[in-house]
Amino acid sequence: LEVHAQIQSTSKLFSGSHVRFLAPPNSLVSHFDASLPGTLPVLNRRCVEAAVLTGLALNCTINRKSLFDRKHYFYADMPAGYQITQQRVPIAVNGMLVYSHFEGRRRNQVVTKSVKIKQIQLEQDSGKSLHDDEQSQTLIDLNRAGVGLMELVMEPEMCCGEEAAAAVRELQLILQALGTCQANMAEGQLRVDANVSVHRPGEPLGVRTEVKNINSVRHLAKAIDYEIQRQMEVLQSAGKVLNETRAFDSKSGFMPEPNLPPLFVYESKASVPAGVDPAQVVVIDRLSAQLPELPSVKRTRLVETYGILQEHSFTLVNEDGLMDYFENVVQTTKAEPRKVIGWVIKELMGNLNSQNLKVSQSPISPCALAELINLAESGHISSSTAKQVFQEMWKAPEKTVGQIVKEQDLWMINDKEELQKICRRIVDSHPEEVQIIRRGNKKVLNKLMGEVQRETKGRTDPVQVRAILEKMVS
Ligand SMILES: Nc1ncnc2c1ncn2[C@@H]1O[C@H](COP(=O)(O)OP(=O)(O)OP(=O)(O)O)[C@@H](O)[C@H]1O
Ligand SMILES: [Mg+2]
Ligand SMILES: [Mg+2]
Repeated sequence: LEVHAQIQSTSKLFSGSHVRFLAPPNSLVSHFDASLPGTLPVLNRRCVEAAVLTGLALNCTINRKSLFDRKHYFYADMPAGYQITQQRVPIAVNGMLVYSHFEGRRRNQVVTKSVKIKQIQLEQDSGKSLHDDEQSQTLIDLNRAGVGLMELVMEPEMCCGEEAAAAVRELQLILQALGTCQANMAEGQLRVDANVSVHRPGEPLGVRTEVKNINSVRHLAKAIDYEIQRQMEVLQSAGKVLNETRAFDSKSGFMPEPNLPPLFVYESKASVPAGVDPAQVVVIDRLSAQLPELPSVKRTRLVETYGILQEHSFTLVNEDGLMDYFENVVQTTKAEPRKVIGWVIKELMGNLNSQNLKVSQSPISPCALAELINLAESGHISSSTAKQVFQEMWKAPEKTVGQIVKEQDLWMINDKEELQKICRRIVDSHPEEVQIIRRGNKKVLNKLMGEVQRETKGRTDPVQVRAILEKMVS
């Protein structure tokens, strides 16, 4: 994969123009972005820092000295006729992305893999061509021209669409955790090109084709699998796969960028040369200290701290805000984290998904859920009642748990005498069943228990009820 990640920065890579999604066309264009003669690039330190942070998080070697090149091609959305990029010596090299996907019949077996990252290079984004079919003309919006990109180039090591999708999903989470890219594929902040080839075991890689402009992780997986299938069919019918990257030979289209000096980054404050202000340069030490908790570390911590299943740790980290929600409930309730996770994954996510809501839009707050779980844990309401109350809370978030339980008379019947009375009534009205049980068929006891549950609307503790019934029929 080649991944173009738009750097989250308020200004562009080589100019002071602002970066904003959905601004009016050509409202964020400096003279440099439009390539007016005599304008020069000035490197944005924030973009360099973003690339270094990303490189560190992906276990790359950060090159202390990197260089910029011009890649020449001619297209209306690239007014200079070349893109400034890093071809020969990029800012970061030799990294690794660790990702996981699910296998098995129930898709709950976590398989962890990794893919090497050949390099991360800084480069400029191009403008956008907008085709106006009505007037049959093409209009150019240069707002995006010059926005900083990190191009991540992976080694050809993945072998199916699902792996590629999982790797990109993990990369998205990492970039978002770092704050170096918002990584929304639908908005074009993360653009993935897939290079696909097929070969027989033991033989060298086949000729690759490049699938560009894929705008979602799901489409990526589909496009790759489709292309694998297509190439196999071509080869099996004795055809040849053509290299279909139609851009002209990129290798010959480069020259060093004469207007930018080599880019230096420094190991620590002490290694910054005399006369250079450390605040004005990129210092790796300082950035390492800023690295946030990465998704894989978060997942391990969740599994170790709370004893939850690994697959659940993935859900908690994948859904924006869900981990905080879960930890919040755990801290407010007396219940075991393993109990809480069930509520969060099944009830909360189930309801959110069916209504297409985000975690932040949940009508039930972590506090309210904790209260509900506490009532169930302390035996004030039964667990089946608790699920019912959850749905009521969802519909009427203005009511407290206590109000709902009271209004609908859902408190657990814990009074021994009352329970005895109810059981007695059921036993007396089911003489045939009692006979069968007495003859040794204990299974029929479940029917009586069901009757008690029905009569009390699930407000009894099955263990207690069973004990009472067993005594009565014995
Ligand atoms: N035979 C192959 N089969 C599949 N993938 C390949 C093969 N050879 C190279 N690749 C992958 O293709 C990608 C090539 O990207 P790279 O940026 O190096 O060059 P490019 O595609 O020629 O240039 P551009 O950046 O202009 O698209 C890398 O991710 C590399 O791992
Ligand atoms: Mg490339
Ligand atoms: Mg390419």
